[in-house]
Amino acid sequence: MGDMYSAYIQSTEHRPNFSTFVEVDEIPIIDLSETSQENLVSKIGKACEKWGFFQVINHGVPKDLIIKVENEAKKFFELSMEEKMKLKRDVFNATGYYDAEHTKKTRDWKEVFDFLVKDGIQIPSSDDPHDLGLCTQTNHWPQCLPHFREIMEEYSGKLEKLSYKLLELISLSLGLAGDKFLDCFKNQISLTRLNYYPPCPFPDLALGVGPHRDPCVLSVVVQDDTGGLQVKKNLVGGWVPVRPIPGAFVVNLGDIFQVWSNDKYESAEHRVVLNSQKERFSYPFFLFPGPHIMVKPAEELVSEKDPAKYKAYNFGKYYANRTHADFTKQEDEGKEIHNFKILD
Ligand SMILES: O=C(O)CCC(=O)C(=O)O
Ligand SMILES: [Fe+2]
Repeated sequence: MGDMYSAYIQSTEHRPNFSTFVEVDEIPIIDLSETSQENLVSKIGKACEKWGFFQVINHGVPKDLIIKVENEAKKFFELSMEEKMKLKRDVFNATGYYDAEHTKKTRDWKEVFDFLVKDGIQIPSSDDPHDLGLCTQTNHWPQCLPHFREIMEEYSGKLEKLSYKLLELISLSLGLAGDKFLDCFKNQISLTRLNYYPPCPFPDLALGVGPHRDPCVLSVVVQDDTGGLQVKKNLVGGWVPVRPIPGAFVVNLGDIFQVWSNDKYESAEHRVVLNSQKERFSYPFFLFPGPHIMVKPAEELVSEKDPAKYKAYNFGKYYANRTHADFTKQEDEGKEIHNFKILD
């Protein structure tokens, strides 16, 4: 294997082992058109407690819109590197095209394109608490694809709406008011991502995305029929595939919900394995709060018997640290929520 690939090689413990297949219950599938809200909330609560992952069907996002997103994403990633590099993401503006993301210091075998739901929002320029500087985040669009922007904006608008519905149901499942967290999203920095995983000549050594937990509130993802997304399930001792279901969205809880729930729910670890023959596309929407929000366990879930398990942290500063770490991954992994854990 030449040096040009060495950045992609996972350490032995993280290499996917294709020979072990874990036979377990399937990740729950939840029908959002179910008329009894009580049943729906109960099913979602169980899925969150057991997996932190579920799939939703009958979610109200039109199928033809998803097909348009798929077509535009394919056209985008087929553009020449020169065209894509015109939209390259940098440390100050974390939107646009990127092909060098690292998860836990190892390069992911993928290309991404990111755009914000709210164009022009400001986030802290650094994680230094004394630095009051802000940087404005602006979306970049490929000029050579005339319908791209309109389709992507429509998609992210629909996913934002679906995320609020899921937020409400998950909040109710924790015994909280359905709108408990809604105010956190006024200046949200939610992001839609297009992921392209090219076929990989050494799928047993590299990963499309290394093992990680999402730093957001929740993620809603469309995946194509290639498969590759897997969830870590310690109880069964391995990685469980999230089977592609045509037209379904995969939903997973992020770190913020883990903190809000005071560890009642877990932000599950997941990864993407590669395929030597087939490319893969996926389109996640990451629901993030505004940068001013202090993330801490919901007071309704904290008591003398069940004290807060996390110290409050400022989301904007946390996000700035993670974004910065993305560009300096070789030395710094960035903060994770366990850094705010209150140890007993
Ligand atoms: O490609 C996928 O299915 C999920 C990717 C993912 O986990 C992420 O981008 O955070
Ligand atoms: Fe993820």
